[in-house]
Amino acid sequence: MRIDVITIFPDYLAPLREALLGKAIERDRIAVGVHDLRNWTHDVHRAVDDSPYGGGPGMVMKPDVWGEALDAVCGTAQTPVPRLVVPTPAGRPFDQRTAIRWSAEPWLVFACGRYEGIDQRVIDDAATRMPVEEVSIGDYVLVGGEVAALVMIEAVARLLPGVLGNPLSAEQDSFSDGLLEGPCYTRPEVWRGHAVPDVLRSGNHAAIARWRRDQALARTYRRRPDLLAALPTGTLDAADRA
Ligand SMILES: COc1ccc2nc(C(=O)O)sc2c1
Repeated sequence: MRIDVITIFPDYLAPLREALLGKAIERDRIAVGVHDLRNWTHDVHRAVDDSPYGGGPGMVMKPDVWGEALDAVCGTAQTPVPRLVVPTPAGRPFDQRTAIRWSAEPWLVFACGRYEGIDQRVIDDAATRMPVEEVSIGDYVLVGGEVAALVMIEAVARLLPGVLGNPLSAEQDSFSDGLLEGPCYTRPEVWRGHAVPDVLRSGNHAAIARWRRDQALARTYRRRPDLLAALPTGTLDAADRA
């Protein structure tokens, strides 16, 4: 997979080069390009924003600068065509299903806005040439799209072959089966008077699997009943309901 990010704060994306993601990039599992939007300005002030039509607070990012940047990064007529992701508080919610869907894409381009956002004509124009998704990572508002892009890139990249040390991790983590993950424990057996649940030290793999499933169901019921309601029919078996 190739991932490109366009931003006025390239250093915000430095964490992509760290840890597992950084190793995946070094091993060419993922190709990452970070591009400074100001490279496509032509004025002495390298302006990327201007006052909003219709008035109101803040500034809007200029269509001409973004248009040139997207033409340069995404190409104007070439295959493969990237999927353009625009982080915005007004976007559809990003979730694990979206991460899984995007992990099958050959090329993602993230357009990170700042200020009040990017002139809508940039998104509308791009949509004539490539798939575009306006996406939010949650019901809160950040200062720009960079942190949202980091979140989404990590959620997608960890699903790619060779990125996680143990591929089973991605299959067994929260949301992979529609439920929240249950609690996890490691040595020592007793820590500050808190003991590891006996079943996890029993060696009885069936009992351990049952306990973990019950913990995941209970945690999901308490913290995210909406996820339980959204489970496909038949997901919960008789043992789950007991
Ligand atoms: C102007 O660019 C922004 C501003 C806030 C913001 N908040 C997001 C979110 O997903 O919460 S994405 C995003 C992009």
